[in-house]
Amino acid sequence: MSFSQELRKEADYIFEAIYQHPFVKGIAEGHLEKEQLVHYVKQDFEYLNAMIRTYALGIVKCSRREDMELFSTSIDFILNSEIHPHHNFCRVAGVKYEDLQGYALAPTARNYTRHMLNTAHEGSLGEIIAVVLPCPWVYLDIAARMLRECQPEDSHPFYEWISFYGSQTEPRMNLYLKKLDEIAESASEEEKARMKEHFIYSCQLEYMFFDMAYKIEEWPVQQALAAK
Ligand SMILES: Cc1ncc(CN)c(N)n1
Repeated sequence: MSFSQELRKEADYIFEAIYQHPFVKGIAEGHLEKEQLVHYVKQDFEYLNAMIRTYALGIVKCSRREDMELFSTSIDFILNSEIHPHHNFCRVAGVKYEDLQGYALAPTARNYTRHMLNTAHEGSLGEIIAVVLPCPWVYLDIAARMLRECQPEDSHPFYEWISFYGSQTEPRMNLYLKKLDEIAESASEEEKARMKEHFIYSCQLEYMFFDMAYKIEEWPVQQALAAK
């Protein structure tokens, strides 16, 4: 079994829990509250900004052009394609996308973005690939499963979200998997353990991110409004 297959197998219980999460079920069934969608998009917009920075730090650690290109196409994908699923959520919520940008991170989103950025600053190329992989892998996996199991019609409120992620072709992800396996072949046991740990944390944080949106998570202590 390849290193990437090993990681995926170890994280299978988290992938399954994510698919069963009520926010994800809400996407599949077409029922989510406006506030949940708004919170998700506000947080995800900032999360994807951090993702772009993480990919950029990945480029810094590459020595080969084709590896640089891989990170660069991921940045391009976020900037130019991944706005579509956000627009889908905004349309259903009846809000303007521009009004959901520039918000402070909620605890879970902050935790996830710091996890990625810390790894990108301190880790090796293999560790960076391991920390970013759950981001495309989880969405591709759950959306492809929704397409198979729910077969949504184009009248489904989240048809665009499901078909966007569910029909992503896998070549880019396969290139990341191939690169990770190549790195793992000559990596020390310690480095492989770090790669595994980053991957599992990111999978857990993918679950927590949906949970954050579902529960509209905020910082527990808020400043009291000044009395008039
Ligand atoms: C938190 C999160 N994880 C993954 C994805 C899909 N790239 C996303 N948009 N947001």
